[in-house]
Amino acid sequence: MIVTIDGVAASGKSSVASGVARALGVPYVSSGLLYRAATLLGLEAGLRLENAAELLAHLRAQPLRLEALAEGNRVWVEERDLTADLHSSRVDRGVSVVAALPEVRAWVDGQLRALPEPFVAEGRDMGTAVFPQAAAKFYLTASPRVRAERRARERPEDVPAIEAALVERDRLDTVQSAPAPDARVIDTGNLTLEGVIGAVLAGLPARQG
Ligand SMILES: Nc1ncnc2c1ncn2[C@@H]1O[C@H](COP(=O)(O)OP(=O)(O)O)[C@@H](O)[C@H]1O
Ligand SMILES: Nc1ccn([C@@H]2O[C@H](COP(=O)(O)OP(=O)(O)O)[C@@H](O)[C@H]2O)c(=O)n1
Repeated sequence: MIVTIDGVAASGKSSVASGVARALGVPYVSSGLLYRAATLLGLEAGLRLENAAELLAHLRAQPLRLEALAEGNRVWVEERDLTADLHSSRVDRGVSVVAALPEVRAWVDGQLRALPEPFVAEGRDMGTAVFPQAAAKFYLTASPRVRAERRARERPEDVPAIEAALVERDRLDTVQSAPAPDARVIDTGNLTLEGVIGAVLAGLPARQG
């Protein structure tokens, strides 16, 4: 069984996916971390992020490994754990450019489709482009202010700066961020994290494999 959890930036996707996956006893995978890792490696190598050919050659030369831990995914390049560096403002600013490249999207999608079921997948297009056959699909939203206030607890920047950056990233991500027509939309604004996890679990079909 595949469960997809898509949504706008900082809507709670990874926290909810982790909670749902733990409740089901299955792994979850964060597609955004692969886009973030591609961005970080491109920035560190001094590449122009819009140059797909250069970036793909660089990514193929140092294969990434996504470790789908239930408590939080990690991304490795050989012995180096990139995870702590993936949520910087520098990566936030560059990631939408990288995610707009069809070649990079195909590179991410290939890695995700190779994963053995069952799992929970979170991102923007898990229920549309990548796993249209998923057994259950969810789409998380919340106002920009609510999302910025939540993220401000994890970042050094202030709420207005974070909110502006989130709104801009939503705009750049519009193409791949449409909810699947068969997704259940959950506004997380007035819900606790546990409340959202409960709503997703309640929306699952009768337990399959
Ligand atoms: N319903 C909620 N209520 C309160 N805080 C939440 C809720 N959902 C997520 N959070 C918090 O908001 C922040 C962003 O959530 P995260 O799971 O990283 O979102 P995303 O993966 O969509 O970027 C985290 O600090 C998380 O704990
Ligand atoms: N399935 C996905 C997941 C992420 N992304 C891109 O990757 C970026 C980072 O995704 P993320 O899920 O880690 O971001 P947050 O919502 O956690 O801030 C997004 O802003 C998109 O540009 C995407 O295009 N498609």
